[in-house]
Amino acid sequence: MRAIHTKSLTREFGNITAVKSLDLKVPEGEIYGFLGPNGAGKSTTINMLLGFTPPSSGTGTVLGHDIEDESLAVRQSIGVLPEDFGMYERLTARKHVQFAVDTKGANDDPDVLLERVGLADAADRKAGGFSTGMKQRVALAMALVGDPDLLVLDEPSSGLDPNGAREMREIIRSENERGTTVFFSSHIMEQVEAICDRVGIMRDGRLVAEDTIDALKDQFAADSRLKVTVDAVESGVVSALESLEGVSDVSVDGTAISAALTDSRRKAPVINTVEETGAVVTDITSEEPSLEDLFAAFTNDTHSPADSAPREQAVVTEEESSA
Ligand SMILES: Nc1ncnc2c1ncn2[C@@H]1O[C@H](COP(=O)(O)OP(=O)(O)OP(=O)(O)O)[C@@H](O)[C@H]1O
Repeated sequence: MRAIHTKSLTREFGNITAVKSLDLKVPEGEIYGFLGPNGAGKSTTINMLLGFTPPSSGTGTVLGHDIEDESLAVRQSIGVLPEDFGMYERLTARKHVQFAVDTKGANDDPDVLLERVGLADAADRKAGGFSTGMKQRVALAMALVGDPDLLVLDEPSSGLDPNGAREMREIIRSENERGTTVFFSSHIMEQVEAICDRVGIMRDGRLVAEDTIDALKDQFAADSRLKVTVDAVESGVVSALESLEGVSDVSVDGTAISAALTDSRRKAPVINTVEETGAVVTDITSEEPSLEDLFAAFTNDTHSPADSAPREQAVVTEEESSA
């Protein structure tokens, strides 16, 4: 069974289409990162999955329950960490979790859940004095009530410092190892790369890419940079390189010549052109696009992965070139 399955899920607000014909398939046991810039439609999708916002058209199931006809069953069988969770400043961490236990009609021991999120020592402390990371862990303990098979986390790392984000990742990973499917929305790519099996990237209400991060990197070959180090830079090399198709932004720093390439097939012509100037190539390195570049490529108008050719093997790898 799929934990989440939507077919042509669509939501319009007046003349704005927040989510357009979304087909989402999240298998059980997966950690799925739901990505996209502000306004891409992530929250609207989550609200439809939880039954808070009715779809304009299309269908969906969560853990086998229809999101429209069985939304109560959906909410009872999953754990949700909302983006904006309110804390009662005067209530202790334990009281917060107990409240969630009572609301859900479950019989969990709050102390066990607080232990699972690393807050056992703070069980008796009032939430008013908690850091953002601690508050988020209380909210996560509340989401874990009833031992849900699916956790839906809306921006679980917003407002966390790197340590807090790492702790949150470790908790998410250990919950996944217990068998829980995790669906989390984020615009922090590093967070996603560190723990997700697969990601879906939303843009303007559409799912524009869906795969493992490695596969997405393979799809997107634009703007990798090649650095060619030579014994001495000959004059005219910059203009010679810039006249090549798919090569731009050529710069020289000492004996290193660097160029942006639209795809890795441009590497050989660049190296040949440099050698034709009479220079002796002593080293070649290539820089792959960062995760942020990847995100921008799928969500900006200026880049489009569809325009890029598939990535090929590097002409010379770093190891080879330094051997
Ligand atoms: N209740 C609403 N009424 C009108 N428009 C809405 C409503 N909710 C969302 N929208 C619009 O739908 C689009 C998608 O918004 P949504 O909040 O789902 O995006 P998001 O990806 O979650 O963004 P963020 O990362 O900022 O939370 C936006 O253009 C937003 O303005």
